[in-house]
Amino acid sequence: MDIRFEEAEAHFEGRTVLHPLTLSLTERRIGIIGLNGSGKTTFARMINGLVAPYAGRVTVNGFDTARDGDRVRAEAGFIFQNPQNQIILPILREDMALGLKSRRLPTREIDAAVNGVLSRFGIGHLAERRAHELSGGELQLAALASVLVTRPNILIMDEPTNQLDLRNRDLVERTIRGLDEDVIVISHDLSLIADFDRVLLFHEGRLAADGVPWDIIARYREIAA
Ligand SMILES: Nc1ncnc2c1ncn2[C@@H]1O[C@H](COP(=O)(O)OP(=O)(O)OP(=O)(O)O)[C@@H](O)[C@H]1O
Repeated sequence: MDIRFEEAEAHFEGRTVLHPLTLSLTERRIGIIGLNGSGKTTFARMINGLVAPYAGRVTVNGFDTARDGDRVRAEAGFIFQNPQNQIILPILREDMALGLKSRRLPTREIDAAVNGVLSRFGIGHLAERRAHELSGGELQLAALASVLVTRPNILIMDEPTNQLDLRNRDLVERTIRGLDEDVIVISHDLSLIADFDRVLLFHEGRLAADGVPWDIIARYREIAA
């Protein structure tokens, strides 16, 4: 991945939520940690253009999030904190096909892509199920599948193991570890990001620390104490 923030900042209702930030992200697996309200989600949403910079610039693989939003969102798929809000159509297979239909792909190609992702995650048995009937872990995998079928190069996940029991948390963690795509994961589950390439710590709307997991997690514990 090649993500660049150039003096990028975010404001909500006249308040600075992310102070001007300049950094470049090129690693395969990046974790984002910090206290509630520290600006993690805002930072992640700026990466795929869901939050536009109030000032400065954000680019993703060379595309400017403020000018090439559609292209940026094709590069970087976002999996929201509440996966139930992400699945739009009742049946998982239909939901997975939705994004590809809007790209006007032929039905045969859409079916092949959907089946490919379902089998990759071993969740073919969920294809015809109603999303609102799925368990938390199944729903998280379904949301991941619905985004992955559109073939983004980068996956941004906002607290993917939030609200999951231990078994589902293990399942989702293993799935994330096995992904070929580059990942950016916001998590309060520190074990999930403990072996990542780089971790960013946000505090009060600023990047407070940036480095290898063990070091940054230790800094986070100091801040939280
Ligand atoms: N749409 C919005 N309108 C107004 N304020 C917002 C909006 N989104 C976020 N904020 C504010 O911006 C600040 C940072 O929020 P953000 O969601 O980025 O934090 P976070 O670190 O992801 O928190 P959490 O761990 O609780 O999810 C908070 O004070 C929040 O209230």
